[in-house]
Formats: sequence, structure tokens, C-alpha cells
Amino acid sequence: MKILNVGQIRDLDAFTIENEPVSSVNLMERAAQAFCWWFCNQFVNTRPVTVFCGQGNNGGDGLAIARILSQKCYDVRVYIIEHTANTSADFSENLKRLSDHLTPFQIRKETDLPDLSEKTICIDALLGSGLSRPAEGIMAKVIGLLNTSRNKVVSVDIASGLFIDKSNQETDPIIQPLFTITFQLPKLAFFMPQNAVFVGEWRIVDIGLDTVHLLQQHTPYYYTDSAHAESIIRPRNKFSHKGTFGHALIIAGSYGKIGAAILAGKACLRSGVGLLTLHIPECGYEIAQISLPEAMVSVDVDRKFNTALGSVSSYSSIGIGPGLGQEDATAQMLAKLLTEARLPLVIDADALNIISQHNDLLDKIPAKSILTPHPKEFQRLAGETANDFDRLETGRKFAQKYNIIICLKGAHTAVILPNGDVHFNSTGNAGMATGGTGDVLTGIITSLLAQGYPPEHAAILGVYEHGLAGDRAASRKGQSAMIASDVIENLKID
Ligand SMILES: NC(=O)C1=CN([C@@H]2O[C@H](COP(=O)(O)OP(=O)(O)OC[C@H]3O[C@@H](n4cnc5c(N)ncnc54)[C@H](O)[C@@H]3O)[C@@H](O)[C@H]2O)[C@@H](O)CC1
Ligand SMILES: [K+]
Repeated sequence: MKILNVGQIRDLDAFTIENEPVSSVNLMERAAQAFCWWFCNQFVNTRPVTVFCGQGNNGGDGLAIARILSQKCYDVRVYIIEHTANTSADFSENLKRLSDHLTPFQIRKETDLPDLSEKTICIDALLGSGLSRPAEGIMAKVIGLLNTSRNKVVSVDIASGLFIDKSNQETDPIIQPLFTITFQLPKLAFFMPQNAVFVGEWRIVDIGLDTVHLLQQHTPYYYTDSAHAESIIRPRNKFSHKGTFGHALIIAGSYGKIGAAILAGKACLRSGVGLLTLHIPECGYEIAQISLPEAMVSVDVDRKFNTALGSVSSYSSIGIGPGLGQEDATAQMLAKLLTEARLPLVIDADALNIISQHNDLLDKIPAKSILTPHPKEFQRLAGETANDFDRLETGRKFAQKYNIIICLKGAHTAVILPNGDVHFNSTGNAGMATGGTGDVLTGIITSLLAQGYPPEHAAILGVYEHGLAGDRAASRKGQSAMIASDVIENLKID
């Protein structure tokens, strides 16, 4: 699914209006109906509803929503924030359509602000994608009122005051909704951790914008939905044998962190690899043989750390990093591997930290290698950034410069491809914010690479399936009780 910028969204609306054709007020009606469909499924009509409208098209949506909910027997009250002399045509038309018993209250100054102490669901239709500057004056006061009231707030399209495709300042007044119900496409702002409280839970409702025009839009931003992930999966051929699915090598573990190697190895096996070799320090030998009988073990000469590899030319994929430690000898082994490897690697955790400390290694990373940093690891690699939009831009430049793939881990992990395209993930949950889940991801992606998935697909699909397994684990165990091993047990890539 594509993620468009403000200008492209405006063009898509206009194209649909002209080419379907549909009048713009009827498109607004469709948007309002779609919002109300979600709303009525979520909230019973015994709860009073208060709709706060600006004077543009987002406010027009609000007026249409108020009318439709009132027709569905919700007890509705409407407030219009008179912040400008200019109202949009569709706002004016929807104002005319409000029946007499829904006469809106006007808010022009602070003393007009309503008392929100009674329980009501607040619908935020103040400002939408037309936001051109931070909210101020009476608009900012209304935003402040909604944020401090104890009522549930649902934003129409996007929280009022939040920019769709660029960063806000920390002091900007922005609605903090429980839900955002957005039209047709997710918005870039939804994927930035800094915006978490300004988005809440978000849902997309379809308003029938032109799909052909949408297909023609160029954007670097995508959202990995189930349809896209499933289109990547390769069915397993009936006549295949273990050689068909490759031989993965995972280099991981150190004294006290052999578990990281086991988790990565087990996830690799559960993701469909033909054969797996684990390279671990000698102290992990028995642990690995007992806990992972399906894997072969290559034992390092050092007892506690990985320090020296034999030839790696026979492997179909190589993952390195989980629990590795940052000993000098380990760093030298990594440098040698980066120089000798003839295939894309999966590079995680301490392997990334070693590269951060030896910047000359960046140029040696084999093309299309997949790096899986969490935000702190990425900061060590690429430096400080001003905000999440800036970090994403830095990530795009970094991926292009070094011809690598970066899986920037987070609630919506961003898979940044060597051409600068970004695929935000749709699966996963806060139960996965626990030790070992990163090792699992390394194992999954290494497995997919071994099976011959192109690196771009291995990264996008691996991140998606990792999150999906986490979601299955959460629904069975709950987010607090689940651990990384549960993610592995819930993998099902087919
Ligand atoms: N016909 C269409 O194009 C559709 C538009 N829709 C709705 O229309 C919204 C976009 O509408 P608009 O483009 O009219 O814009 P908004 O309703 O977001 O904003 C209204 C106007 O307020 C002004 N403004 C910008 N920032 C401001 C600020 N900080 N304080 C005060 N005023 C400010 C701008 O001049 C803007 O035109 C979408 O978010 C969506 O809710 C939907 O009805 C779907 C169809
Ligand atoms: K809004």
C-alpha cells in the first residue's frame, strides 16, 4: 500500500472528483459515511457525541458526520470554531444540510469554550490534511481543551495540528486522540515514534479514491499489508529436497550469551532453511547440540568468543551479530568476513556496534547486506538526528550510499532499501519489546536469504512474519507473558 504526501493526496482527491466523476460534496459524504460506519461499530448510540469542526473540508466532514450520527439516533452536539472568514464550499453546503435541531454552537473566543465535564465522545474535525502552519489562537485553545478533558477523542483523517508528512515542533498544539480514522491511505506521520500520542490507534476507511491514479503515483513510502507480504512468499515445491532451501551460517553467541545464538538458530530453522550451521565459541557446544539437534555446530578456537572462521564460500547465506560481544579478535573476524564474503550478509547487534567503532568497515559491507539496528544502534552507526523524519531521511541516504538494506526496528519497523524506498511494517506489538526478539529476526531473515529470496524481499517478508508471529504469540499468551521463544513457536511462513 502506498503512502502519499499532502500534494499527492490532494491530487488524488481532485482526480477522483473529475474522473469518476463524483461531486466533491458527494465525496465528502462518502468519507463521512465511511467514518460513521466505523464509529457505529465502535460506540453505541447511548453515548452522547460532541463534534468540533473547523471551517475547511475537515470541518465539512465533521458536519456531515454530525448529521449522519444524529439520523442514527446519537445525541449529537456541534461546535464550529470560527477562526477565519473563509469557509470551504463543501463546509458551507454541509452547514445548510444540518437540520434545525442540530444548530451548531459557535466558538470565537475563550469564553465560548464548552464545559466538557460530562461524558461525551469528542470527534475532532478541526483541521485535516490542509494544515499549513501550527495551530494557534482559539484553535489552539480548543485543542488544549480536548486534550485535558477526560473524554475519548476520535480524530477525523488526522489529529488536528499534526502535519501529514513533516515534523512538528515539540510545542505545537496537537490533538491526542484515542483513535484516528483516516481516509483511504495511511499517512507518513503515523509511522514516527515521536507522534505516538498524536495518532492513537489508527484505522483506514475506504472512500473509493481512484485506484488507477493511485498506482501511477511515485512515492518512496509503502506500508506492508498482508496482501503484499503474501505475494512475496514462495510456495515450497513438492519435489524439493533440503539442498533446495539453502545452507545458512549464523555466527553468534559469547560466554553468557549463547542463548542469543540458539534463538537466532531456532528461528532460522523454523523459517524454512534446508540446513543450518551455528558458529559459536567452544563454551556453547553442548548447549547448542542439546537444544538445537537439527543444527550443525562449528566450534570456534576460543572458549568464550567467536574469533576465527573457516571458509564461508559454501554457505547460501550468513547472519552475524546476536550475542557476539565486541572483543578485538571478534572485530578482526568480522572485518575478514566483510572482505571475503561474496554474498549479502545479515548484520545485527554487536556486529553493528563493532562497525560503528570502525567506520572504515562500512565501505566493506557486501552489497545488499541487511542491517537490523534498533534506534540506538542506528544512531551509533549514522550519528544523531533532529527528529524521526530526519532519522528516516538519514537512513535513506545511508542505505543508498552503502548500497545496503536497513531494517530500522520499532513499532512500525522501516525497511529501507538501497534505492531509498521505505516499507513500513504493519505487524507486531509491544509484547515484542523484550530481550531476544531481535535475535529471532536475524534468524528469520538469514533463513529467507538462504532459500533464495532476493535481499529486499527477505527483509520485508522477514520483518512482516516476525511481527505476525509476535501477534499470534500475544493473542495466545498476552503481551506481558510472551517471550522471544514464543515468537519462534508461532512462526508460520506459508
Ligand atoms: N474533497 C476532498 O478533497 C476531500 C477532503 N476530505 C477532508 O478534507 C480535509 C482537507 O481539507 P482542507 O484542504 O479544506 O483543509 P483542512 O480542513 O485541513 O483545513 C482548512 C483550512 O484551514 C487553514 N489552515 C491551515 N492550517 C491552519 C491552522 N494551523 N490554523 C487555522 N487554519 C489553518 C487552511 O487554509 C485550510 O485550507 C481532509 O483531511 C479530509 O478530512 C474528505 O472529505 C475526503 C474528500
Ligand atoms: K482532524
